[in-house]
Amino acid sequence: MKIAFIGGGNMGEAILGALIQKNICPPKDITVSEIKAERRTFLENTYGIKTTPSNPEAIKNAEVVLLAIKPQNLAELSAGLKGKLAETQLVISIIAGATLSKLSGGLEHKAVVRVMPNTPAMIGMGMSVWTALPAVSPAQKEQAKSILSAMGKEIYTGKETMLDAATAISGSGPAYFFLFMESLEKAAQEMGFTPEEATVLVSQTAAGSAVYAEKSGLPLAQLRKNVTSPGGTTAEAIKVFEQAGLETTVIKAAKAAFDRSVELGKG
Ligand SMILES: NC(=O)C1=CN([C@@H]2O[C@H](COP(=O)(O)OP(=O)(O)OC[C@H]3O[C@@H](n4cnc5c(N)ncnc54)[C@H](O)[C@@H]3O)[C@@H](O)[C@H]2O)C=CC1
Ligand SMILES: O=C(O)[C@@H]1CCC=N1
Repeated sequence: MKIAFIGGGNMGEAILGALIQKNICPPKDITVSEIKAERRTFLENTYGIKTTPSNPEAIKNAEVVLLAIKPQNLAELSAGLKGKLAETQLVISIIAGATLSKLSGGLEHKAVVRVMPNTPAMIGMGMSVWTALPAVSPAQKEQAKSILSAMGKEIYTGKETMLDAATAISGSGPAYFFLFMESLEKAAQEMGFTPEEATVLVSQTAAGSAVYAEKSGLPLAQLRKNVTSPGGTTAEAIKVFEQAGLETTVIKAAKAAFDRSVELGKG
């Protein structure tokens, strides 16, 4: 599969790294268009791929064109690529808030897939939710699925509004967990652990809890109850979280992210 990346930043690098590592695509079939010269040099030296500063150059001969630039650069990118894509080329966009209609209209192209990935894709533990325009063929959907599977798990949805929901849960979600972990690290340090020790304690507890939750197959509430001895320490902490309205706050925060995603989609 010949693939062109437009934008070789954090996410672009995570995806191309996963494609190479999982043998979905050899480095020789990957071209990255990137405006920053130092990023081009870095990507060439690290992954052995081709790079170019020109978007029209990058998409030549590509079966898949993956858009991994920031939302504010989309108008400029669309203007440069408008009408230049062949009907058979599949466009996959990971740009937050860029709707199928905005992408399709801006590029004058019908075969478009829209994805909301997340940053754990950097280590093959990503979560992607995606949707496609009707012009995307079953074979192209398989291509999209194989690219996204290289980064972790993927879920297809026929409803584009679910992309806003996915943005609020899995797209932004890693930041919520990091925020919670930062707070727990601060608590650990206040209790006398060194910063290094606090990081190990919190990271191992977070990773262990996530993997245990998945592997045990038990409901989260049951797993929580198993830790919470009656009259014990956990119960005291959970009482404080409940009094502070943790659940309401988390739902409110996710809804704020959802609303912002909808708003970005209209802009
Ligand atoms: N970071 C995250 O958690 C997530 C990000 N996204 C989306 O992924 C996209 C990329 O995000 P990052 O990789 O974090 O951004 P980034 O800023 O690291 O990478 C974007 C790259 O595109 C390059 N670029 C800008 N304009 C260009 C153009 N016209 N032609 C070629 N290259 C150009 C920039 O020099 C930069 O290296 C964004 O649209 C974001 O909404 C989606 C899900 C999660
Ligand atoms: O914060 C953002 O807008 C992007 C979308 C999901 C994660 N980062």
